[in-house]
Amino acid sequence: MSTVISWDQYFMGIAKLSAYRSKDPNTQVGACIVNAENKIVGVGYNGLPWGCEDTQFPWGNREGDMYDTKYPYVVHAELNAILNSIQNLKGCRIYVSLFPCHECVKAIIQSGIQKIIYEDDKYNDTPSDRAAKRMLDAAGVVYQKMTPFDIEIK
Ligand SMILES: Nc1nc(=O)n([C@H]2C[C@H](O)[C@@H](COP(=O)(O)O)O2)cc1CO
Ligand SMILES: [Zn+2]
Repeated sequence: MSTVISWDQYFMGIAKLSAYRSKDPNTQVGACIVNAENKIVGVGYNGLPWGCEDTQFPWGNREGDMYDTKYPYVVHAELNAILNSIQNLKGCRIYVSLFPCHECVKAIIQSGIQKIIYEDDKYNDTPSDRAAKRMLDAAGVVYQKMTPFDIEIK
C-alpha cells in the first residue's frame, strides 16, 4: 500500500521543500499559503530582495554591526509568500516551518490570513515571539503546532 499524506503534511511538506531554496546558512525557512478550497496561492522562503546578489550580502553574519549582518536585508519566508500570492488572502491559512516573527505577524494579520500552522518554534518566548503572539491573540488569528516530520532530499 502506498503512503497517502494528509492535506496538512502536503502543504507543510511544500513549505519545507521551499525552505531548501534559502541561502541562509543558519536557518532555512519556507512558507505555503492555502485558501479555503485547499488551493495553494503563495509560496516563499527567506531570501534577499530582487537585485541583491547572495554573493554581495553578509549571509554568514549574525552578530556585530547590524549593517554587516544578514538581518536588515533578508525577506522572511512568510512575507515572501504573501508578496508572491496570486489572490486576496482573506480567510487563508499559512503553513510555515518556523513560527513567524513579530514583523511577519503584522503582515499576516493585515493580509487577512486566519490561521498559522507551524512546525519549529526555536525562538519561543523571545520578545519578538511574545509580541507576535500578543498581536495574534488580539486579532483572533489561530496558531497551531504540527508534529515534525522529515522530508527526504537526496
Ligand atoms: N519565521 C521566520 N521566518 C524567516 O524567514 N526567518 C528568517 C530570517 C533569517 O534569514 C533566518 C533566521 O536567522 P537566525 O537568526 O536563526 O540565524 O530566518 C526567521 C523567522 C523567525 O521568526
Ligand atoms: Zn518574519
